[in-house]
Amino acid sequence: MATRLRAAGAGRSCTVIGGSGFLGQHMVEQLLAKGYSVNVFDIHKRFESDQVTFFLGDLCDKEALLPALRGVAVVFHCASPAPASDNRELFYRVNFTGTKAVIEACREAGVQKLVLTSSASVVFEGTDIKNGSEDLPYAQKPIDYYTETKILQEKEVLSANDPDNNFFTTAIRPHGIFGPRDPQLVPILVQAARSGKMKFIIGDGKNLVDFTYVENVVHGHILAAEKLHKGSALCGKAFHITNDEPIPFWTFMSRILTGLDYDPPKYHIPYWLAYYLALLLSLLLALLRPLVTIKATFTPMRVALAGTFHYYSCERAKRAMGYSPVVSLDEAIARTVQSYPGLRRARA
Ligand SMILES: NC(=O)C1=CN([C@@H]2O[C@H](COP(=O)(O)OP(=O)(O)OC[C@H]3O[C@@H](n4cnc5c(N)ncnc54)[C@H](O)[C@@H]3O)[C@@H](O)[C@H]2O)C=CC1
Ligand SMILES: CC(C)CCC[C@@H](C)[C@H]1CC[C@H]2C3=C(CC[C@]12C)[C@@]1(C)CCC(=O)[C@@H](C)[C@@H]1CC3
Repeated sequence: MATRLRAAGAGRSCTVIGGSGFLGQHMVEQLLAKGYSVNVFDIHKRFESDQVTFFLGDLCDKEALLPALRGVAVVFHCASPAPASDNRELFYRVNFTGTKAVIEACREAGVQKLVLTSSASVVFEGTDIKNGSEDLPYAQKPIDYYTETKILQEKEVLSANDPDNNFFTTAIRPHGIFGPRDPQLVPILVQAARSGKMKFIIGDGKNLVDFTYVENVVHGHILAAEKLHKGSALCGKAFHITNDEPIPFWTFMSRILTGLDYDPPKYHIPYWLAYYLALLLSLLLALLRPLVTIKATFTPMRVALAGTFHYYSCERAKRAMGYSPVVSLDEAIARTVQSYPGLRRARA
């Protein structure tokens, strides 16, 4: 590994924590393409590559992290339990306690830069956000455990910024990441369509939302790593990274569905009715949990995301790091639909 690190040059050596995941794999691919030497630290190994050094372990274990961080200049921390896990203890352990271990391990290993994948949802409380800036306060009442712990995680990382000791941190807040190999947006949407649950548009269908193509998210992270240094505007700050093309939620869903030969939803259900039905269902499933575990398609969080405006300004990222999306929304949707032949509706 030391040879590879030297070959890439000290400044272009990195470790991607969560590198086996959807965003992580795209991050690894683009970092390699840019000449970085790349380590991956993850609790799972989900791909093979002779260009990457894998370290398998739990990020909550600082001692397990250290070998993967020694000698690298940049750490990208994009690990998290899946939002659908809905496991408060797991979210707290990995996203809060685990992130403190990541920070300690970075400091001990002499890592200079830590780029966290946070989430635009850290300011979302289920009510409309239109062109929200990073100055919005953290959600006082996060809608779910995932968001609750993403807030704690981001606060820990940004407050760890310590330029006097050459340790610089920043957080990237994407929203609605989609693209090839996404495990949670397109597959869940298609599953809902296949089970006949995608006949209704929640609300009037005019609510604008940010969906961000995965390659744009990676681009934002790498830009952040390259612009993060002593005295830069990124130190200790969070940045929205989006496609900069907010789109009606149900227009996006319909374009993915029709792109895969499924019928788009066409009837409307009032937002408040859908939300309270989802809330009632979530309470019922919580009562049944000791007996049976049932995953709801329409959770309160998903209904809130489907029925409200929530799009964010990425002006701060444009100014501080010269960010602009590298793949347009139209091109991104086309590439995504093309990448899922197995999810296409079987023709009769
Ligand atoms: N998917 C989305 O729409 C959005 C995702 N994000 C954030 O982006 C990041 C990546 O998300 P995805 O790629 O969608 O998730 P993912 O579930 O595909 O990948 C997460 C990776 O983290 C790893 N991981 C989880 N717990 C771990 C532990 N204890 N130790 C080591 N590795 C562990 C998993 O094995 C997985 O490979 C997450 O931090 C998520 O909060 C932010 C905004 C939107
Ligand atoms: C109503 C339908 C059943 C919705 C089907 C698609 C949903 C599964 C996705 C639509 C918006 C997505 C989204 C996320 C997860 C998958 C969706 C709900 C996140 C909650 C993932 C983690 C984050 O950090 C948030 C910013 C994402 C918001 C959008």
